Amino acid sequence: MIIARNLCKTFKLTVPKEGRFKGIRNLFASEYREVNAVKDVTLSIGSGEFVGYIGPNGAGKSTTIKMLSGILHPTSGDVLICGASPQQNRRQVVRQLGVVFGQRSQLWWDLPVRDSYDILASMYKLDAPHYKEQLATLRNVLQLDEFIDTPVRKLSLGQRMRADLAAALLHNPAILFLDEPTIGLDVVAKKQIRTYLKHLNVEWGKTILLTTHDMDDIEQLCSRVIVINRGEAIYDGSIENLQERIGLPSVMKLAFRGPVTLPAGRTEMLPFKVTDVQDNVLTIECNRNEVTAMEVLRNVSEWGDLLDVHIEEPDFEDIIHRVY
Ligand SMILES: Nc1ncnc2c1ncn2[C@@H]1O[C@H](COP(=O)(O)OP(=O)(O)OP(=O)(O)O)[C@@H](O)[C@H]1O
Repeated sequence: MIIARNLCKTFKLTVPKEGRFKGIRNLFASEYREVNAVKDVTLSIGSGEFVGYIGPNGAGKSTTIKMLSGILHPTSGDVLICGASPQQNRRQVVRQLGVVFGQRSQLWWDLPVRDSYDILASMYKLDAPHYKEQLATLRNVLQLDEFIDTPVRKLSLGQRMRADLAAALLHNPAILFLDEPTIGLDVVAKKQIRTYLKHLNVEWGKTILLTTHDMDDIEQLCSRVIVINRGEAIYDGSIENLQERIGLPSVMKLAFRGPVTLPAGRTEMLPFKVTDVQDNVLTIECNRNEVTAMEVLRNVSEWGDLLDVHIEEPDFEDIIHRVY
């Protein structure tokens, strides 16, 4: 459904001139610096997938989305959306695509939300009954009624994001590109947006490519994640697989009723690492692919009167920090 082959984007930036008349001399600048924003990205996303596209600031996520949606032309490589190039068959592709940029609204700032939708509907040449039906569904699913007659500039960020999502869905596209749709939202609004996105994917079968810096978005929504760093796709697969490949240790805290006596000179032989002993609490690190919790408990129960066990698994955010 979404195919990108050897996608590259290089931006050419003029190197600013210093000294007298630099403003005028910059107009005729002949020195350039190149920024390789996206380097040889190849990906293929099937119908109904919900894919997270993540990476640190400046990694090339937005640039990729802009090329996939036809806003930018790749320097080299090509894109196919439902079999058509967004650069060459823009009209055809736009019908299949809904795009939301969390940092910028596609709605008219001073107009009531409903008026923006009317304009978009006429831009997409939607016929009246279809538009009416789709808007009624979106009003219901995204709970638009509380602000549909309010000018966009007066909406809260959470309401604005819902309004933008509805705008992207008016023409009922099969694919959604969402660039940071939860940016700046509080926990309640984030949860709400995630619920809507899940609904759009599971109930409506939308294919979704999501960029975000919020790893909870990814963990809760995406079955697959693509990691991009310095313009290059460095991982494409499931979250679980990524977790296994990075192999961050789990931390176990074991509380004893009295003092803990470590076996003298034998701790190096153990299948886990003792990192701390304090106030009858022993902290160990272990790789859960290599040793089970039961094996750990069997070993440490010989070292004192074991009272309680607490296991901290590495969270997705830790894993992603390690990847970056
Ligand atoms: N129009 C442009 N002109 C010049 N350089 C650009 C342009 N757009 C992006 N870049 C550069 O390309 C690189 C990738 O930027 P991009 O916006 O795609 O990153 P991103 O992964 O979306 O980052 P963020 O998470 O901060 O939004 C950056 O170095 C950025 O400065």
